[in-house]
Amino acid sequence: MPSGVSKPAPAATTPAATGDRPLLRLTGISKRFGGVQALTDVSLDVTAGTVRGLIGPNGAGKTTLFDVISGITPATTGRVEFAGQDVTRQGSTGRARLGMRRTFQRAQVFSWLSVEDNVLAALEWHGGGGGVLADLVAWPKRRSLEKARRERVDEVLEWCGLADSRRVAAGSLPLGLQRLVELARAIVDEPRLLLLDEPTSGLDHGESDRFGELIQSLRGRGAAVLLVEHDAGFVMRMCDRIAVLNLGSVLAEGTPAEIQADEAVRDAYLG
Ligand SMILES: Nc1ncnc2c1ncn2[C@@H]1O[C@H](COP(=O)(O)OP(=O)(O)OP(=O)(O)O)[C@@H](O)[C@H]1O
Repeated sequence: MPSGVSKPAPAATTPAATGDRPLLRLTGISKRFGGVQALTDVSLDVTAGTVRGLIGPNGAGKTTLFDVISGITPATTGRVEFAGQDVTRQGSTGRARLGMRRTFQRAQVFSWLSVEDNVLAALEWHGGGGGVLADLVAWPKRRSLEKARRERVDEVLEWCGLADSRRVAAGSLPLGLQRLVELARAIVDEPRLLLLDEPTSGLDHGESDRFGELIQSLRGRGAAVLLVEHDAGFVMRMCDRIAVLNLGSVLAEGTPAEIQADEAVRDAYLG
């Protein structure tokens, strides 16, 4: 058991409940790049407190769907609802403000900043603003806010097993730890939905296991996780439900056992 992982997840705010409605709902998403039809009529729900896998062969449309969900690229047609709102026309910043976070196939950290400052910067993105005058007026409040932020960063670093690396430049860390820094940045303000793009690629077994424990812990706290992953074993272990994309369409959807037993999936993907 890696250090920190068995501890209770640090508390900030509990992700808001969305009643019976799924946290994320995609309806009839299609995406065309010139002559390439990358996605065709994809509909998918993701519920709070669950881990949903998204698998499929190379070129199936997984990254494009992540881009559409996170607001990096607009869908050609279809609707994206998140946290009870229609966000189809919102960009990635608006969706992030509603509690959506994403990690990338190539871990994205500020390589020249320390691990601690990487996580602090992610937290400050949500607070602050208003310029020098606002800072002066709100100075006493800001000092206590700053203290609370530091404490929160400490908790998350501990929880991710990064406390010993806190003063190290993030870019000098091995890939497995950089992925944890990226995860710490994504979870520091308790996102409602975490989109993880191939989080275990390049990690060894121990690092993958650690990542898996963190994912399950987030799920236990009510966050939803959408996971694109080529490691089929990891997906089967992690996910409550799995959607299989093939040639831009949903080929199958179900529990890991149902997906494993599905002949069309075996033919198209699992081999
Ligand atoms: N910006 C783009 N312009 C043109 N075609 C694109 C663009 N982005 C993706 N595509 C095409 O859309 C299809 C889906 O690609 P996508 O990267 O989403 O698949 P993927 O399932 O993530 O693949 P991989 O597992 O290899 O990452 C592919 O045919 C790809 O070539």
